[in-house]
Amino acid sequence: MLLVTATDLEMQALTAACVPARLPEQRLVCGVGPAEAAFRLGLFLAAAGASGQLPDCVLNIGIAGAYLHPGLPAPAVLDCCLATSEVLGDLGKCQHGRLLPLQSGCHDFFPLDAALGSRIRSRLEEAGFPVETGPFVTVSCASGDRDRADLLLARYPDALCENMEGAALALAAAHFGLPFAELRCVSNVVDEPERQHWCLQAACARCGEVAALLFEEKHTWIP
Ligand SMILES: O=C(O)c1cccc(C(=O)CC[C@H]2O[C@@H](n3cnc4c(=O)[nH]cnc43)[C@H](O)[C@@H]2O)c1
Repeated sequence: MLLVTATDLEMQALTAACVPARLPEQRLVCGVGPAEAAFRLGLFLAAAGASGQLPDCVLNIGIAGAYLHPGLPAPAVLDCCLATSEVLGDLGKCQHGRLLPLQSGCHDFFPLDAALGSRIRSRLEEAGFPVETGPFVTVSCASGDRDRADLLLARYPDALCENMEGAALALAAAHFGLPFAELRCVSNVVDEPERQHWCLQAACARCGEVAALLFEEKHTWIP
């Protein structure tokens, strides 16, 4: 298994919370945003494949922003969410206050590996750790106000949370035929514009708790 985070902060939280020998040996900090994430994971997997060390799957753990659905329950800050699918959410055209797909089409939607996802979910639930499951959206431009969040929600009404790397990592993993799973702990509500109001440290620490549960014993849940 290859463990991927976007930032050093997230990776440090995972390594601090886990017994080092139990963490996957292959680890990558892919950088923030879809371009860096796809490029760095692609490069890593190409090099790993060339040296006969292609991992059997890729797991991304990190922080995310929760979408608020008017009148419906939504993930709260520090909740843990597991992706069922990923989409490059702002790839398309923005016109007349709507986010529209390109007429020519593009590879923007990625159903994630259901078997790997369900093993992760079972492992966490068996440890008494609640997980919310649903579609995630990856953006190049983080939603900083209600209008931007509404634009994305109008196109992805079932979306649980927003991040900046997941779909790009799913794309790169799919290119190498690898199952991909993504777990994110909520650091903020998406329309909170001020990053100083995000629960960054606490959400990273929650990512560490999740990783400690996943990598607690011999990884029997890993394919
Ligand atoms: O410097 C800023 O003003 C700033 C504003 C918004 C986001 C950032 C980041 O550096 C995001 C980094 C990281 O966090 C993930 N994340 C967490 N919450 C959200 C969100 O609400 N929307 C999008 N991404 C989010 C993301 O995956 C990045 O890796 C800086």
